[in-house]
Amino acid sequence: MKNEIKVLLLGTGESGKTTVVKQMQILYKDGFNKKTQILFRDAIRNNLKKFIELLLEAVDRLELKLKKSNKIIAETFTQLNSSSEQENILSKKMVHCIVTLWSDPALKTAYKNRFTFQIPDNANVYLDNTLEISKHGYIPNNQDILGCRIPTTGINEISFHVKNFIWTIIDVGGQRNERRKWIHQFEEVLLLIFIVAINEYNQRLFEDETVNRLQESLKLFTKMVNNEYFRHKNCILLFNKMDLFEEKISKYDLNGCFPDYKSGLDCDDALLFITKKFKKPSKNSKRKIYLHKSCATNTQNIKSIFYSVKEIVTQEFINQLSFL
Ligand SMILES: Nc1nc2c(ncn2[C@@H]2O[C@H](COP(=O)(O)OP(=O)(O)OP(=O)(O)O)[C@@H](O)[C@H]2O)c(=O)[nH]1
Ligand SMILES: [Mg+2]
Repeated sequence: MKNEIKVLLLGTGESGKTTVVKQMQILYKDGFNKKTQILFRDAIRNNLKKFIELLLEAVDRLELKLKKSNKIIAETFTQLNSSSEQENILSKKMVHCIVTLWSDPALKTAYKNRFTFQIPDNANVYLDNTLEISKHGYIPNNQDILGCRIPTTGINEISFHVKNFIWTIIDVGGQRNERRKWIHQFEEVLLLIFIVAINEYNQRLFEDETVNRLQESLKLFTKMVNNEYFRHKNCILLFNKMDLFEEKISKYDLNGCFPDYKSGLDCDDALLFITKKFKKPSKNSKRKIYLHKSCATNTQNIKSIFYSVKEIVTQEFINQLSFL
């Protein structure tokens, strides 16, 4: 008997799939080795420059005004950023530019309006810690790594033992051009976990800025949940980025994404509405869709969700065997 349980993570780009896999690495393997830490350290440092570049572009687009004294700093930043400054190393001059620009009210206003352009939601956490990150001996901790985004291309797998089972979790790239690779993974999957970043209801797709992110996610879920490979299988639906959703929902109306939503800035009503939208597309009324709300960057939260997923899946595995 082969005791392998295959789980496939699906969802649009930036929904949190790889973050869940990183949590598995922390919870069920031995965390991140030195090589991985260095890879993320470099990504985090490069991201700092990228974030300032994106914010300066947004300042221009939104017609915001930098402080007079910071105009020259912005020019220096742009020069350094486009020059042959060694990648992955932040020079003193560069750090000064990043820290000064990030404290400029125009960049802060641009960041508040980040739903109008493409920048990760947690860019502020890294920008606030520029001095620490630029230090010679800086090694990112688990939380730094969980928060750092590197879009997935291709397919990644992680396998680990829990009791008598080998779990293999398959992580795919969620952006549109990655999705044609998904089909090769569908066979032998016992469980589909579909991840939705529900805070993205007022954001546009990275790949196509005319498309609302949550609408895209709902469309993709509808397609996957009725796919011939999965339509008879139970499925876990993760409403992820709950922390960001709770923060946002009191300020931005869900009505902008779903015009038939009329309950205003209420977290519970909005959540219930989104839940109904996602429960509706499944054409098989017998199969179960288990819904969990998650914050994938929170290790304890993912640990407890995985605990209940384990119960469901192990039972399904046993049921399947009894049919053999
Ligand atoms: N605040 C917060 N950030 C999250 C949460 N889940 C994921 N993130 C962040 O969201 C970003 C995107 O997460 P990823 O795990 O890379 O998303 P993905 O689904 O693998 O994206 P692709 O590889 O492009 O398909 C990362 O910076 C994560 O740290 C969450 O629940 N809360
Ligand atoms: Mg990924």
